[in-house]
Amino acid sequence: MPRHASSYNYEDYDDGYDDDYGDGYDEGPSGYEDYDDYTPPARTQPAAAGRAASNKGKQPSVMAQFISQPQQAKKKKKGKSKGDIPAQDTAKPPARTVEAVKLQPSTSAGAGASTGAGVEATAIPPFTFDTPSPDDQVIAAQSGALPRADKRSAAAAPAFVPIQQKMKSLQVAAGPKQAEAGQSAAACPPRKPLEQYQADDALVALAAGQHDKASIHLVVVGHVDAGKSTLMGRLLHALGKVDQKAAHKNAKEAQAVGKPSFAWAFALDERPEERERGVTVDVALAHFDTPKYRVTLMDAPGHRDFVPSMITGTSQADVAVLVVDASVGEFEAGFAETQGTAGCGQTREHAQLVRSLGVDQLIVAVNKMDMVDYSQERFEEIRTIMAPWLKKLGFKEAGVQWVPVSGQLGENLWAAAEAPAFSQWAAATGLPHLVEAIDATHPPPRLTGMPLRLMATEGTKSFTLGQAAVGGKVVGGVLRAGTRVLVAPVMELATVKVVEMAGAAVAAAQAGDTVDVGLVGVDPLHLRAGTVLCDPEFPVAVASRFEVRIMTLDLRIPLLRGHQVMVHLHAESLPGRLVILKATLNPKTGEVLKERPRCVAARQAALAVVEIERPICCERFADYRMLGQVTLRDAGTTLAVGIITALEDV
Ligand SMILES: Nc1nc2c(ncn2[C@@H]2O[C@H](COP(=O)(O)OP(=O)(O)OP(=O)(O)O)[C@@H](O)[C@H]2O)c(=O)[nH]1
Repeated sequence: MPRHASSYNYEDYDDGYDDDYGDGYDEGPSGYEDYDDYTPPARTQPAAAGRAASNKGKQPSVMAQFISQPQQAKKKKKGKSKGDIPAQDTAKPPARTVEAVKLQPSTSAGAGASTGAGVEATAIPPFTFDTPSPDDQVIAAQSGALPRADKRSAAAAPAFVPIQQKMKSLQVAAGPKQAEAGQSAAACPPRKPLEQYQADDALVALAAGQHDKASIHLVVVGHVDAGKSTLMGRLLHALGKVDQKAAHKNAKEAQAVGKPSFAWAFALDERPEERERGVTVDVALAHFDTPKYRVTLMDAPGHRDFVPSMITGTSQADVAVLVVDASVGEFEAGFAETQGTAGCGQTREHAQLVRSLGVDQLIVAVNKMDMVDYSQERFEEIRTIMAPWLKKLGFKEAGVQWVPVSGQLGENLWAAAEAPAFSQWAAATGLPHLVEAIDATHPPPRLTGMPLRLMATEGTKSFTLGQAAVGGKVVGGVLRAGTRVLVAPVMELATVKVVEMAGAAVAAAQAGDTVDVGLVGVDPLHLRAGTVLCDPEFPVAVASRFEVRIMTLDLRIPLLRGHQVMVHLHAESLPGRLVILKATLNPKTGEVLKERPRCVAARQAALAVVEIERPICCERFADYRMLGQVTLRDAGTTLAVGIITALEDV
């Protein structure tokens, strides 16, 4: 339901939290009311959210997370084939208009060794990274980046200039030509209250008319080697998004690096280091159609070192597919509360993060059913273990679907299971196949009636987009060629030259769409992951201090005032610290338990003020969900998740 700020009723917002965040995390049967019983993830190892860029026709950029690239499928396939080497395949449902988009990340990742269970192998060798990861480097740099919270260093802390002050002194160009020429004409307007915004109904209708189907954003998460990329690579091929030639090329390359079982995964894992190691390093993006939806797929990395990338992908998602490995020992490893000194399995951590980032629709894909002879008992065992635990995390029973599959063999993905041992019971239980499960989800309300917010995940360029362009998700409002936008946080005015979806120009785009936007009048160097394009009269907030309502996870040591953390907020990750602990709260009611506490313990709710090293684009969660979710991490461990409740220097 598109909402205007003035009519926005946050308590009605079905983000899965039964009530306003201010009243605590869930109070219904699906909420966090059992939070005390919940055993959240323990510490994980230092993280690396490395990204490297390589993409045809697009410019790699250091901060970019995603680079989308259209790839036209050549022809429809006939006949269904299963196995390691892709053969003639019939998509069921039938192949549709095809444009697969591959997304490649843009800064290079930490080194690591390959791992993975092949089709034949059941044991997954431990993953070892033997060089410092990018996160390690960030963490190392972070120690010197911000002063400690004692009085001496606080006095020495660099003063942040409020962005409003900067904006007042900013002169921005009145038009693209003037801007190109570096001439400035008008002062940046003040931030008007969102309630005053009047949507352009004609433009909203035009943007809505661009779609023959509703769009949905799907993130695929789960423990390392659970089979996420294989599952999605197999599905994309079946749906005609990966053509036969590309599939054969992937099979050959997988053979060449000694990992034939990764042939399907190579459809999404395109970077050389991902292929060498058999491990997804960053989020891969693709598009496909189901009978009901136009799906934007984000394949997230499973390895604990890449959780920040997973967070970036999940922060844009409407629905999550949690892939668990049914193999004996592997499910247990992914679901483990502790894995030696390495923290919990990523089945746990990912499910917790998905829920905490506001995604309340989950498809649990119990994968590698072929490894357990398609045993119904094994499937039910996993469901029995996980269902109550997911409920404690806050997933409502109706919001969780269960799908037994074999990604490698294409069983129960786009058509009912065919293997005799599988089809016997799968049909009787009435469980959906994966595509049916996707179609049974519901797109969340889109903020088309709100002022424009386009959350960029990359700065890019191409022949059609021009030199200055961004790729990202529209999280509020509508835009089209000719729309004047303010580029934040640099606060430069620009004009939209072209809007593309999946590589094709469109007349307009709306909240919920993933787009590439070519701009005129802005320095391409100012376009990067974390940039937000917004309505010049109703600009996005830009702040370096905000009040957050947090819920801590499983902490080894309590969070203290001054605690240094990595702050993850949409596509931004940067060092910050907890400058004030305002209160600990009752997680169910939001009632203040203690004002100005000295620390916040594990699994506690609290109100805190977070300060980051430079101002970034952000919003209150109540206004724009995707620009108001915060994850606090330290040394590769997620410490707390939260939402922005107030912006201090706006
Ligand atoms: N037998 C069998 N093997 C599978 C299946 N799905 C995936 N695999 C194998 O599991 C291994 C890991 O697969 P990936 O798709 O790379 O796993 P992933 O979850 O994407 O891995 P990360 O993204 O690195 O966490 C590969 O050897 C796959 O062939 C399946 O359904 N059956």
